[in-house]
Amino acid sequence: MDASAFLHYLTLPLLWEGLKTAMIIAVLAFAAALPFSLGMAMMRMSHYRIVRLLPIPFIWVMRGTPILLQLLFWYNVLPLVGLGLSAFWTAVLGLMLNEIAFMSEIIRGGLQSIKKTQRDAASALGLSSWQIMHRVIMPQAMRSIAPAMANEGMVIVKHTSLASVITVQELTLSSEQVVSTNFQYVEVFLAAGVLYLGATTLIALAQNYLERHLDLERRGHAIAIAAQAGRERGENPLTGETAPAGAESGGKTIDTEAPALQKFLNPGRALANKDGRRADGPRRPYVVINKVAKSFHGKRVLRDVSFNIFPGEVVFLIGPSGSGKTTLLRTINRLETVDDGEITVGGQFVGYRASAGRPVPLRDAARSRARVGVGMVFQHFNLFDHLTVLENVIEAPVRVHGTKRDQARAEARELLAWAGLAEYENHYPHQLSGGQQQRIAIIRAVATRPKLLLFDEPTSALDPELVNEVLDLMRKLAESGMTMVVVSHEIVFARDWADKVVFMEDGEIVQHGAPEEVFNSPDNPRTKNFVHLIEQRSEGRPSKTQEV
Ligand SMILES: Nc1ncnc2c1ncn2[C@@H]1O[C@H](COP(=O)(O)OP(=O)(O)OP(=O)(O)O)[C@@H](O)[C@H]1O
Repeated sequence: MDASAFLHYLTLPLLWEGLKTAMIIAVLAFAAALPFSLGMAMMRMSHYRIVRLLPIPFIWVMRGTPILLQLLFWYNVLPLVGLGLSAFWTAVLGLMLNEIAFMSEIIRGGLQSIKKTQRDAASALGLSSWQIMHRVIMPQAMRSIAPAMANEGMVIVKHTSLASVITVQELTLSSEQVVSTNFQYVEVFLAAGVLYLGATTLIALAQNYLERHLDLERRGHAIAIAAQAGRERGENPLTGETAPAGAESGGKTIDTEAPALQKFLNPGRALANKDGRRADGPRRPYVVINKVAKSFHGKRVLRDVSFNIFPGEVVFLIGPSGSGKTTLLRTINRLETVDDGEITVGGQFVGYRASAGRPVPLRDAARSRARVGVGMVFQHFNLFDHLTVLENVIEAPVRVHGTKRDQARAEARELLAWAGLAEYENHYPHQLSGGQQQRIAIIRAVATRPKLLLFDEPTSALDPELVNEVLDLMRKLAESGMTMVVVSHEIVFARDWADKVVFMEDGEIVQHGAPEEVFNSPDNPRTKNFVHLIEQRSEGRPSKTQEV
């Protein structure tokens, strides 16, 4: 090989012009394909079957036929239907259509890889469908979408070489023209190859940067190092601030009963006073569950369930696995719809509108959920993995309730300090223990100032030694007067703090009443057996007389 000829062709303006054309085609085709790919991915995930099926023939044909053939097809057919595009624009169109088919499937796969529980948590916080997509699902899906999309970027650059068959003056055609005059195949094609390699290497570097940016492990590691340095200096190294007054390190719970906390923690008490719970006169229920029925795929899961919850009450739902406790809880904030019956919270439907007094489901229940003030805590915490603790806590106050970011951050810090979690505000969920994650999930729900808090087995995913720190926080909420519905078998906690225990079996309420009634003298043999079982399992849990 002639090295000086190679260097000559490597700097030949004709080849660089060809590369420039190739890159412009690639960038235009990629950028134009992106929004269509996103739209097609959404269609493929639609609730409506017809919408889901509609893009399939297009994807099938585009993925199943050679791109060369497609370019020739568009180049020859478009003029026949009156769309006489230039060769350049035909190449952009052809590559774009081909990429939409591949990229839409990549995006769909990425979006579907995000667990439904993330959507549930966001929805329970009151985020709208659009906010859930762009604040929760998309940023997390990007971690798997970004590398595959970078690959597609490289593929599209290489595919521009096929545009030479429709006479686009890009790099491959330019090299062929040079070769046809001097026959220096090796030097010319090697120079063209190096130019292509340079372009795709730039994309690989961009991919590398993006992946590093999206790598939570790496970000978490940086935070851990900074936090350690800060601890040594006795300050919060990321914000540069000293720890909030009264906050202790080591994650211990702090009893800072600052007046500012009362706005979060005594809604039940306020409701109770308003509704006369502690005053003389009749009590008015805050949550009314009336003849609720629910089936999944023809199987009855809830049958004619009715009971009331009064302001400031703590209600425990217990019962064997599959008895419908979680489903009932999820119908209260309309994460599940009911088939029959109705539920009101504070006299309002949640996720339904009243039509002639009857509830009609709203398409987007989020606003209604936020307006009525129903918060929820999940078994598996469901913190947003891509957000720090502080970002998790302020997400709903800022996005749903319109709180100014600075105010939301200040309030979140107060709550975190109250729960003894101040030093973790910049950590990511994966850097925390299960108990810490669950306490943050509780704080995240409390930050929206809920009037009713739902807990779905909040301690059952935790190691035994982490259960108490979560129960301790729940105890404080119960003491503050928060109205709470708790699905849990923490029987010691229930004995001490529940106002009412509801025992469910096979979708029905078998027995309900004060904890001592249900636990001490269960009149139903099934309740008796069940209580006996969970009592055995709960041995060793502390009671309220024991400090946690
Ligand atoms: N989305 C769903 N689709 C189909 N079936 C469901 C769905 N959700 C719950 N079920 C079924 O409904 C029944 C009640 O489930 P649910 O989770 O409410 O019970 P549970 O009492 O909370 O049980 P566990 O204590 O095991 O969580 C179960 O048979 C379950 O398989």
